[in-house]
Amino acid sequence: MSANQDGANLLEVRGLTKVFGTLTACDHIDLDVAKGEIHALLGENGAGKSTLVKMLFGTLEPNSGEILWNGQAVTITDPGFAKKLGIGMVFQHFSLFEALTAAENIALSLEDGSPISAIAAKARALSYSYGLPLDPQSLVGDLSVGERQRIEIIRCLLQTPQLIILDEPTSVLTPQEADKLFETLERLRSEGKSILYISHRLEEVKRICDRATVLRHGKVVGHCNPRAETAASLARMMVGNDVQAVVRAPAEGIETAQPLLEIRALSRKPATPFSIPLKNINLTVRAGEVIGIAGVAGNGQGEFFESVSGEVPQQDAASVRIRGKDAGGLGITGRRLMGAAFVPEERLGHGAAPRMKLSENLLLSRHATDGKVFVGAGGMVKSDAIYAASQRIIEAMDVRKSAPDPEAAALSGGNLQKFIVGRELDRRPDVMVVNQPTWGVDAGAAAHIRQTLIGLARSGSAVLVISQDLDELFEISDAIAVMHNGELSKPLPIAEATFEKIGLLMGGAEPGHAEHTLETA
Ligand SMILES: Nc1ncnc2c1ncn2[C@@H]1O[C@H](COP(=O)(O)OP(=O)(O)OP(=O)(O)O)[C@@H](O)[C@H]1O
Repeated sequence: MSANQDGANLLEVRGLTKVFGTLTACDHIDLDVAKGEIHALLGENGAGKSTLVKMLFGTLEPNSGEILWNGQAVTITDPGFAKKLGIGMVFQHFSLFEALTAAENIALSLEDGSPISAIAAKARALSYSYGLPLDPQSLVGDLSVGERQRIEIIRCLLQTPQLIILDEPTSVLTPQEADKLFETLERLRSEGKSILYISHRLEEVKRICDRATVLRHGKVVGHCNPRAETAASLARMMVGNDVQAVVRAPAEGIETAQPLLEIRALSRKPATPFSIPLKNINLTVRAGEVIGIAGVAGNGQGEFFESVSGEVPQQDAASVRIRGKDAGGLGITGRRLMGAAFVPEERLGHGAAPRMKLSENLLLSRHATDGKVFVGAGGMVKSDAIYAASQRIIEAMDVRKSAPDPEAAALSGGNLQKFIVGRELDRRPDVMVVNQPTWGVDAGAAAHIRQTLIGLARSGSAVLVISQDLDELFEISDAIAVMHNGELSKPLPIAEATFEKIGLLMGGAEPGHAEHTLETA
C-alpha cells in the first residue's frame, strides 16, 4: 500500500519557535506530515527534535508559530488535549510501574473508568492483531525492555491516535524486536495512520520512512526521500559535512600485555525479584585492547556493570582485580582511585545529577580522585579549575548547549551522553568500563566517541564496552563476548566473530553448538 494516499496533510507546523534563555532550540520550523506516511525527523544531538515533538504533544509551550491539525489551527495546551486530538507519543524513557501488571499500567493512563478485565482483554486483542503479542497479566518487572515498549505502544494505540510520535524507539530493542516494530509501523501506515519517527539509526530510516525533514541548529535545513539517500548522505545532511569513518588500528602484542582488569569467578545472587543472577563470570582485559560485551537487554549486563564498577561491591575481593590488585570489596570511588573509570547506561540519576550544573557534576564525580586539582587547602573548592576542566570536556566532545555552564537536565539527551563519556575520558583512565557508549548519540558524535575509545586502548588502557549495538561492537572491539542469562561466553577474537555466531550466542546457544549449527546450516 502506498503512503499518503490522498495527499492530505494531517499535521502542518508553521514557524514554530521555542526559545530557552538565549538559545533558540526550534527556530521557525515548518513541517508537514501527510496522512498515511512515516515521516522521519532527523538531526544531530541538540538539533531540536525532542523540543519540537514536545510542543506537538503539549508538554512544552511554543513562543510563536502555528500548528494546524486537519487544516484547523489548534493550541495544544497539554498531553490530554493532544491525545483527544489524536496525537499519541511513545517515549524513549518508559514510565511504567514495575510492581504492577501490564494491564494495570495501561489502566492508569487511560483514566476512562473501564474495569481492568475489559482493558486487559482489549489490550490483548489489540496486541495480537498488531503482531506485538502481550500478556496483560504479566508483571512489568518481569518483562524485557522490548516487552515493556510493547506496553507503551499498545497503551498509545488503545487511544486510537491518528499520529504516533516515536522518539528513538529502537535504541533499546534487539534486531528481532526492531523488525517486529517495523512490521507494526508498516501496518499502521497501511491503515492511513501517520508516524513521526525520530532516530539516529539511518539504515532503519532508509528502510521504513517515506520522507524526512532534517533539522540543524533548530532550523529545517532540508527534506528528502530517505530511500533515495545513503546513510552517509543522510548523515552529511544532518551534520553539514562528511562523518569520518572509525579506524581500528591493529592491536599488537596484546596476548602478552599486562592484564589491567580481571574478573574471576564473579557470581551474584539476584538482589531483587527482577534482577538476573550472575554466574561464574571470568574475563581478562589487557592493556591496549577493547573487549565488547554483546547481549540482548536484560540478560545481566546491568548487574555485571554494577559489580564491575563497584556500585554493588562483592564479598570476594579477588573477583574483580584492577591493575593486578584486588578491588572486589571496594565501592566505585575506591575503584576509581585505582585508575578505573565507569560510564553507566542511565544518564540522568546515575550518570549525572539533573539539577546540577555541568561543572558541579564534574566536581561530584571527580572530587575524590582529583582532589588536589579541584579542592584546595582547608577544603576550598577551586571553582576556576573545575570550570576550566568542564569547558575542556565540552570542547573535546563538542557538547552543544544553551548556556556556558547549564544544568545537566537542560542538555539534549545525546549531548549529556557526550559530556558524561568525555568526563571519564578526560581522566585518561587505565581501565575504562562503559555501558552503551553512544546511546542516543548522533552519527558524527558516535564516530568520535568510538574512535576515542579505540585511541584510549591503543595508548595503553584496557577498555570494556557493553553495548546492544552489534555494528558498534564489530567496529571497535578486538574481541566480543556475549552475555546470556547471567553467563558470559569466552571472548571471540574479532577475526573469528561473525554476526551469525554472536547472534546465536545472544539467543542462548552453547558456544560449541553455535559453531556446529553454523557449519551444518
Ligand atoms: N529545558 C531546557 N532548558 C534549556 N535548554 C534546553 C532545554 N531543553 C532542551 N534545551 C536545549 O535545546 C536544544 C535542543 O534540544 P533537543 O532536546 O530538542 O535536541 P534533540 O535534537 O532532541 O537532541 P538529541 O538527539 O540529543 O535528543 C539543545 O541545545 C538543548 O540543550
